[in-house]
Amino acid sequence: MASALTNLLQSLRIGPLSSSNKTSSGDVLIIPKLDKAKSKTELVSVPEITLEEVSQHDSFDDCWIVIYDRVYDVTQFLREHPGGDDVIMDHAGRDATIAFHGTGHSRHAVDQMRHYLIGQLPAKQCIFRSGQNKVLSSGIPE
Ligand code: HEM
Repeated sequence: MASALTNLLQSLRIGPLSSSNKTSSGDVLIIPKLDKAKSKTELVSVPEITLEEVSQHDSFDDCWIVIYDRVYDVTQFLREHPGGDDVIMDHAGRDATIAFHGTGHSRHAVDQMRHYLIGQLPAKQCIFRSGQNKVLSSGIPE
């Protein structure tokens, strides 16, 4: 069964999974990610990360935020964020979805987020997507 899964993932060009890709239940989340060089969407696997774990990364030198149920490590990016580092630091270690959405970010900004993606909330903590990663309302990035 494990080798069948590995074969499937390799055929999707996701590659072998390390233990850090697996949730405590052994599941792996596979979500679309934009390949800028090829300008197309491809599938990548990311681990589940809980809100509790995100909350441990709330400093200028170690800053994670949650947007639309996905977890982003913006430690490097916040120094170059066009809107300034302070607005991101206001949400360090927490959900920043409402602030991000309220700012009215461009399509370019939404595409840029994918570079900082490190994980996804477990299904029971998701409020914008179902457990199968299906968006629950319009306007949420793929
Ligand atoms: C990974 C997360 C984020 C990325 C990639 C990102 C990217 C960008 C980009 C590219 C811009 C330039 C304008 C645009 O293209 O829309 C921008 C502006 C801005 N962003 Fe973000 N942003 C992120 C998170 C946030 C968060 C959490 C906030 C919280 C309030 C925020 C607030 C702003 C503000 C206030 C501006 C300035 C808007 C203006 O001057 O018109 N951003 N961001």
